[in-house]
Amino acid sequence: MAAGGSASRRAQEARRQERLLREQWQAARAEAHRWEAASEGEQRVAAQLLVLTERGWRLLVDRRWPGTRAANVDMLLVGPGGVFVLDVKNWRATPHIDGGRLHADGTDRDEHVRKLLGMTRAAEGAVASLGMSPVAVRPLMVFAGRRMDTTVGRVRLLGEHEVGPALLNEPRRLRPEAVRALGDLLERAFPEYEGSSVSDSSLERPPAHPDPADDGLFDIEGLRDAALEEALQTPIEQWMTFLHPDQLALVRRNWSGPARISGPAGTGKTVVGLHRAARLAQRTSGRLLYVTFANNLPRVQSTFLKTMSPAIADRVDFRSVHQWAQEFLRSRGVDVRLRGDKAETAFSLAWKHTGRGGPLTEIDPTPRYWREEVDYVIKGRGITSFEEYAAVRRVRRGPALRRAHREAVWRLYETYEELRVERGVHDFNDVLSLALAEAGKSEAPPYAGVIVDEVQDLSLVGVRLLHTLVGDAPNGLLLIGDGQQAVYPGGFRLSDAGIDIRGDRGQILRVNYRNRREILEAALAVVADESFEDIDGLRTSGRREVELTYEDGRVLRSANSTLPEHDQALVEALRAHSSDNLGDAAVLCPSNRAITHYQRLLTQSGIPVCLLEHYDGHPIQAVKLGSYHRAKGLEFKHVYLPRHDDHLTPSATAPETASERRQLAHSQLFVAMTRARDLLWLGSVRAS
Ligand SMILES: Nc1ncnc2c1ncn2[C@@H]1O[C@H](COP(=O)(O)OP(=O)(O)OP(=O)(O)O)[C@@H](O)[C@H]1O
Repeated sequence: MAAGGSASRRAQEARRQERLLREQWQAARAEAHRWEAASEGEQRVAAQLLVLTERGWRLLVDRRWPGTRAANVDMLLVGPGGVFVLDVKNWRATPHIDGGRLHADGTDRDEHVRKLLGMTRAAEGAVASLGMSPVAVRPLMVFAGRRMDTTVGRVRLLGEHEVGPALLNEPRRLRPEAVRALGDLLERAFPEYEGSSVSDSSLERPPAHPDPADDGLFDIEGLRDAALEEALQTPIEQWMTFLHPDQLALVRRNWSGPARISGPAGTGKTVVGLHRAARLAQRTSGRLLYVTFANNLPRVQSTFLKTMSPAIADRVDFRSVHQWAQEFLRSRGVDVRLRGDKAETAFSLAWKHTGRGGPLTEIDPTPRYWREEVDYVIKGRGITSFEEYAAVRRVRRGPALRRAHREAVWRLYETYEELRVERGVHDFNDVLSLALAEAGKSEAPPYAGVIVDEVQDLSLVGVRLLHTLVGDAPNGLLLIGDGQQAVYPGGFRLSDAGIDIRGDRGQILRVNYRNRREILEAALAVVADESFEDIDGLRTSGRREVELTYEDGRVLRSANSTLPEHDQALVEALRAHSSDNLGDAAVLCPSNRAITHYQRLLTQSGIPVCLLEHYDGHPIQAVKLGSYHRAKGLEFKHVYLPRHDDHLTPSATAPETASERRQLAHSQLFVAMTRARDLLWLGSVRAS
């Protein structure tokens, strides 16, 4: 689409919006004049909100606060942007925030914030019966005669000029039927206040003859821009607002110590994690840490939280575990020299000196397998003595190792360590071990809570480190994950980390909200024969019981006899997308080499590409491209897996480790397949 065409359409739309808003504003001003008890400033605020009622919002004014004798709630507002509890202030003194508290005229006025939070809690309780997340109810304090936009805790403070545009600018969360249902519910829960000067019937019809002279004080431009943005918003983010009763219960629950949420792919574990983070941030004044293993996921999750709960988003640190550990070590003045390439060279040399040609090659001749043994079994678990290694149960590692083999691994490990230290570099495991040692020495940063997503990908040392930050404090540590989606070798049990998840602190979600039936069936078929051990030590069958939300879906299999034919089929399938929905597609690959290949192919074919490592969760009209590992935790409407079966048959040179490798490759493919919501394209090349 040509840029000029879109600019002129936008200008036309802007003019249309402006005309419409002017009419609506004049009607609203005339209407607000009828609120005799309200001051001029309050009337202006009311008029702004009345404009919203012309745009699908429902306004309830001067309501009784349930559970109190005489207290009232100024306004409740329900619309496409969510549910808001409003307190309108007409203060002579300028409000300001000092030390995290509301002040005006040199006095502490924080009791007004507390009162508004109390009303908000009452509204949260009321809407929970419709499955609405508590974090989707938001408190607003609006100041007549002021210009401001700030926050104090979870309360947003807006001036009278800012309130209309701010609300119109909210991302769409509620469909009209939800607005209606919530409005009706709140109307019943917060009955009309006796003695109110405003009756609801007066809010429904604009007067016949608005006074055109009244629009002088109104920021029509601000509202118009917000209305335009509203029209360009992404589709309704349903999960940011409504939760399944099982999810809602987990968001609201109080746990007396560490807790864990598990469940198959797509069952809303991350959704619960994000809602819980927002809720904890609302209820405490401390910071929260939300950690994953992958580097790109924190960026995406942070974007989601900002959209969902902007007022508290800056109190949640989204980090990958290694990123966090490095920042922490730097803040403590510990020198970290993470050099993956040099560590890799040290390992290659160690293999050359002590591995190659030795007893380990009988089991697997590839150094990669033994690098994984050192990384995931020895260093990942923080093992520092041979006795410990000799006795360790090698979770999810295939062949049993006799003592002679373990001794050979240990020699390899020691040689690697010597060469690494000689070079003065650290590997990824060292970063976590250093951070764990440092966190144990002195007080770690004070977090009110730590949420770990995709916990099955972390090492034992990583989990110990995060546990150290909050210990067994109530609502302190929440581990979210699914052992079936483990994409790295090895593993551990929570008991190895000294974490005890008792009784109701271990919860399972079972309703899949993401994948359409055909897609999930195809994905489950890949892992059906592979039972897996989860971090609680329990073994579960590969074909799990899952309740589905969406039927149908499409799985397209494209079998080709040559690679060029296969690639052509992929390009054609992607070209069938219109430029508007290209951003819904992702091409996922099992290796970096394949990513380079497909990046070149798509670019040469004129298809815009966004690498997953640059994706931050904001909509972008380009096909996402990245590895299966980087796609973890994400989802796309259309997923394309070129040459998806290339890696499923491990090479015949290492039969002893073949089954472990096959299982890992299956888990990785399963993760990639379950990223698809509506369409899954499976490409393969089979020479006939
Ligand atoms: N309450 C809900 N209402 C509507 N959609 C939902 C709800 N909860 C989750 N979803 C949808 O399901 C998708 C999957 O949720 P989420 O990513 O939290 O699952 P998950 O269990 O963490 O998945 P995985 O383990 O596969 O990464 C969400 O992105 C959203 O599209």
